[in-house]
Amino acid sequence: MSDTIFPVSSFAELRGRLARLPEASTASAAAARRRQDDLTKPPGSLGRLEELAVFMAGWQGNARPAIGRAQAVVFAGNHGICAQRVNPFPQEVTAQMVENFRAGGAAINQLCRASGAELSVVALDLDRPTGDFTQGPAMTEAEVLDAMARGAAALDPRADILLLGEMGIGNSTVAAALARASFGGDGWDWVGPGTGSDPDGIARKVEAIEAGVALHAGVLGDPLAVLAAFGGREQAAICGALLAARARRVPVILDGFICTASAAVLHPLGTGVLDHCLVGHASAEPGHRRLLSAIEKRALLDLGMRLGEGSGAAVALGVLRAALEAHNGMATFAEAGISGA
Ligand SMILES: O=C(O)c1ccc[n+]([C@@H]2O[C@H](COP(=O)([O-])O)[C@@H](O)[C@H]2O)c1
Ligand SMILES: Cc1cc2nc[nH]c2cc1C
Repeated sequence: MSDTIFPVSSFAELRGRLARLPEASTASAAAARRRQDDLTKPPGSLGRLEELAVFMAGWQGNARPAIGRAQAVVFAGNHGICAQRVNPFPQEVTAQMVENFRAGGAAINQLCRASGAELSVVALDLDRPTGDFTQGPAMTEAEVLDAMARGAAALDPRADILLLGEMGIGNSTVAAALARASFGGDGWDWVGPGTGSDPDGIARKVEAIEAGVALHAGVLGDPLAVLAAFGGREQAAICGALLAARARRVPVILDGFICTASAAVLHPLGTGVLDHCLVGHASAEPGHRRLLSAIEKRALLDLGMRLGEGSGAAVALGVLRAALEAHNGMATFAEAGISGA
């Protein structure tokens, strides 16, 4: 079992490392489950908060899990697919928003402060957009591995939980293409307004996705090659970061449609590679629900948000903290002298 996954020099080497990933402790999860059943409440009455405490216990290998340090990372990238006019906002907004994150003026800055997460921002070669996937592969194997390694390097080794987010004008089309290539259906199943595309803009997204799928038909079924064909650097970095977290048994909170689609590329590898990941919220981007069912995950929150940046993950962190406060702070029936059923 490897403690570190990156750097790797080829997809073949990465595939080998992904075949053996650390698992949650079933003993700690079982001990946390027993504690939940002893706490002064009808069994099961805290619903998913109970499941969250048990999940955290398993990954932390501790029946009394805690979140000391929460890290949020926003990865930013630019995309050649913008040449197909799939984005209402101009591409320079990606770099401008990175400046806004650094200055503390974005939604994610406020939501991280509210939930007690430390924010890092990683801008990935914004002046060098990836290739237009209707014309050729978006990235080479080396570019994917480089972005993954930069994602992995962003993980703070002291973090008890990692929240992932992204910023990249045009990446709602990239995410829809990744979902289409990974889980089938047609382009219409996965597209939506993103930052506000009108019906013509949405139709251009579908056209671009179907052209890409026709061009890259040979890679469907090969998750890492799908990431190279359609993905962006921030999508690859999200994969790298969540794998680095897995190597350290650090649980992850994914954000909305784009972040989930980035991670979901790895799901068909079939090795439980996303078992340590929660999904913070169900985005209003329509493809998110289909995507969640494809990867067999249920989002924690459903607030009609469709921002990205890790915003839904940051709000969900508050729910996770509440779950652990209840788990660790409540009295048992015996401690409180309360009669059982
Ligand atoms: O992740 C989501 O649920 C989500 C839904 C809609 C929009 N976004 C954000 O909007 C940007 C992509 O939208 P677009 O229209 O430029 O493709 C990108 O910066 C994402 O963070 C994100
Ligand atoms: C202003 C703006 C902020 C964003 N945050 C994430 N994606 C975004 C897209 C735009 C356009």
